[in-house]
Amino acid sequence: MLDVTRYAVAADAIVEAGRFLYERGWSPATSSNYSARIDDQNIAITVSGRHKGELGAGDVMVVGLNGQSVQSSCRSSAETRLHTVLYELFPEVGAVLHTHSVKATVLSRLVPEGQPLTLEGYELQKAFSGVQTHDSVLSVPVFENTQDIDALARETKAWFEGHRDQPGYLIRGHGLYTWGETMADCLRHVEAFEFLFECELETMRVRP
Ligand SMILES: CSCCC(=O)C(=O)COP(=O)(O)O
Ligand SMILES: [Zn+2]
Repeated sequence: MLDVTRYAVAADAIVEAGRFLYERGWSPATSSNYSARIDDQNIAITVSGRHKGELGAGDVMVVGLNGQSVQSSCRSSAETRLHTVLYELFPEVGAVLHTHSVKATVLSRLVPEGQPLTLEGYELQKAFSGVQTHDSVLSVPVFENTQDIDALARETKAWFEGHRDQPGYLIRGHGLYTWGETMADCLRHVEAFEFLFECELETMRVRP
């Protein structure tokens, strides 16, 4: 039985996250999708195609971890399976955010195929849960973009089964996925990634 209060808390967190991310320009033109865990079987997730700066309760729906809608005739995000694999893999994850910022998009196109984006030596890496020092290496995988979301979901699942301690990934020319135990953790991760992406792009500009 779905707990309505837990759904309402999750939906509120998603609506608030949408305002924050849209205002910063990280979720333009109806792009992006957000989710929050309700319980061990269900998540709240954005309805496909909605404006992320103007979300209301009707723009958030429930899906099971199998990706199937629960009591809604709306279509959940086209990228729902990219969210559910993360909740399946990581029971401690409480929120997943996917954004489409200019910096994530541009940087993802500059990383050579088959290589990760390597972030190291930045004090701000400590904004990621579990990171204690700038003297650490964060290897962010870059997956090739595709319209076959089920295939990408299988690919990301296989990758993160073997690389469990990572806070996010990029999809080339598309955007960022990041997650956290709470929505606040997850939002902090988006901000940290955006700061680090800007640093990387600025470094490439001054030291090509
Ligand atoms: C207009 S952006 C193209 C789709 C996309 O990448 C995205 O993040 C939004 O898809 P959704 O189905 O969740 O609205
Ligand atoms: Zn997207």
